Amino acid sequence: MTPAEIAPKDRLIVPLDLPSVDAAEAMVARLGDSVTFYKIGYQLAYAGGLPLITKLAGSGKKVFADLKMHDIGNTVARGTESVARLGATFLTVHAYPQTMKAAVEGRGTSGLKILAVTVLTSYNDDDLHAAGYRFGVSELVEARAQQAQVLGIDGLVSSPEEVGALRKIVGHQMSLVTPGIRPAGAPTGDQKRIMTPGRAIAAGADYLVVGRPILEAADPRAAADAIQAEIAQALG
Ligand SMILES: O=c1ccn([C@@H]2O[C@H](COP(=O)(O)O)[C@@H](O)[C@H]2O)c(=O)[nH]1
Repeated sequence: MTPAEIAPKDRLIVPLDLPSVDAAEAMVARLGDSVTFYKIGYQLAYAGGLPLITKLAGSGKKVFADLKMHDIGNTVARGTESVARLGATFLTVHAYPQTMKAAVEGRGTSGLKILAVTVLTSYNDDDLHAAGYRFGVSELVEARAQQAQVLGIDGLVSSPEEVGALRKIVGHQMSLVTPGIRPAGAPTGDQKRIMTPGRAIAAGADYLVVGRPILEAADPRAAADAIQAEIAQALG
């Protein structure tokens, strides 16, 4: 699917960052048809949430398995094979060459799309230097995007701040998925590289991941609807 073919409503991905499957299912019911795409990450996956991938996919929702794999190649490849059987649309791995190569091998012809996490949106240049990297964020994101493209990765996770530069590198062959989204005035929390939904779409992001501004809202459905409206407006 080319970016232009993605329906505006399917561009919002809501992470089910909740403590139990019951809480996640209650949130999905509350959001109703406002949200078509969900993400399952560490909190819910480690609380028995992996079968929910299959259940949500069976009910017509798309599901992003945000498991951020990083291990020796054989383990990543075999783990990816297992995730492919769950029915997820996307799976994340960290953007290390061995890891990306193994995930591409593991997904085989399953249809599972592999996204490489370039640099976490909670990191800035100082955080990278503290972790021992000699590159700043933009250099490292761009270098990893080039490696991901060569290795046959399907998409990239980055902050919306890097989307313009990434499009120039990868064109429209790869999906650009951006967490670090905050509606104007929303608390940033631990995110350091952020943008509003409208600006992220205008910058060229294909998918926006928006968690706490929806999950912690007094009315999550109204919060999701407002973000959907901002996305639609930015798409024109
Ligand atoms: O670089 C990354 C990669 C993944 N995430 C995930 O996205 C959501 C963001 O949640 P918010 O509540 O909107 O901050 C969360 O599940 C992260 O694990 C990311 O934020 N940055």
